Amino acid sequence: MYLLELKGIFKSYRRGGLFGTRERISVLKDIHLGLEEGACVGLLGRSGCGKSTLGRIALNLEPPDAGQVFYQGRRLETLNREAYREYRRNAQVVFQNSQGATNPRLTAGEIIAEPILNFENPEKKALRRRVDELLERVGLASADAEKSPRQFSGGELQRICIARAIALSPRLIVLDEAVSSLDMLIQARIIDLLLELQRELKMTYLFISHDIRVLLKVSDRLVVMHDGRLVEQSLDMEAVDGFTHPMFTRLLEAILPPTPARVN
Ligand SMILES: Nc1ncnc2c1ncn2[C@@H]1O[C@H](COP(=O)(O)OP(=O)(O)OP(=O)(O)O)[C@@H](O)[C@H]1O
Repeated sequence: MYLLELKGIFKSYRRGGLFGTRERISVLKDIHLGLEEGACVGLLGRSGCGKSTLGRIALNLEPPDAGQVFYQGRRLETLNREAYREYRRNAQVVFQNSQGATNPRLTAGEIIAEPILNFENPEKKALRRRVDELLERVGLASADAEKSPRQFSGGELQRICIARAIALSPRLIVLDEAVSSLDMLIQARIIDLLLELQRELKMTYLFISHDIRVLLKVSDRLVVMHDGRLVEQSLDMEAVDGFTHPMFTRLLEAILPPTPARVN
C-alpha cells in the first residue's frame, strides 16, 4: 500500500479572465502516482507544466476536477474528522519562496511553533524546548528564535521552513522547488540536510523540481511530467540512462550543461 496515492487526477483552469476567451486549459490529465512509504519520489518537468498543481492536490489544498487522493489506502473524502486531522498533520510542505512562505510579523520561533500550536497545546517551556531542538536540527542556533525572517539569508530561511515542516514529525513532505532559488553551495547543504532528516525521521518525500541534477541526487524514483501527463517512470535510478522517450531526451538536453558533470 502506498502512503499517498493519486488516481486518475484531472485538473484544468480557465484562462483569459474578463476579456479573454475563457478557454479551459488542461493542466493535469489522468495522473496516477503512488508514493511508497519512506521513498523520495522526484517529480521532474518544465516550469509551468503542472507540478505545483499536482503537489497542491496531493496536499488537498486544491480539489481535482476528477480523480481521487488516497492516504494510507483511504480516500480523503471518506476520512472522518480525526483521520483527516491525522492526514493534515502528517502531510507538510516546503515551498521555493521561503520569503513569501513566512509571515514577516512573526519571529522565527513563532513560525516554527505555528504547526505545533495548531495541533497541540504544549506548555510554554516545553514549546520553547521543542523550537530550540528543531532549530538545532536544521543547523541554526537557539538565539535565532527571536529574529525576524528579514534577518536571515535565503538558505537560513529555508532551514526555518524545513524546521516548521518537520515540527510535527510528519510522514510526508511535498518539497516544491524547495532548493531551486538557492545558490549551488547552499543548495547542496540544504539537500544534505533534507536527506539526513528523511533518513532519521523515516519520511516520504515528493520532491518537485525542474532541475534534473537535483533530482538525480535525491530521488529513489523519478517521474517526468510533460503536457499534463506523467510520461516516464523508473523504480531504478540506474535505468535513468536508459530513458528513451523523446520528451525525456529533450528535457535532459535542455537542462543539462553541454558536457554533463556528475554532481555528487
Ligand atoms: N489557480 C490557478 N488559476 C489559473 N491557472 C493556474 C492556477 N494555478 C496554476 N495555473 C496554471 O496552470 C499551469 C501549471 O501551473 P503549475 O504552477 O502547476 O506548474 P509548475 O510545473 O509547478 O510550474 P513552476 O515550476 O513554474 O511553478 C500554468 O500554466 C499556470 O499558469
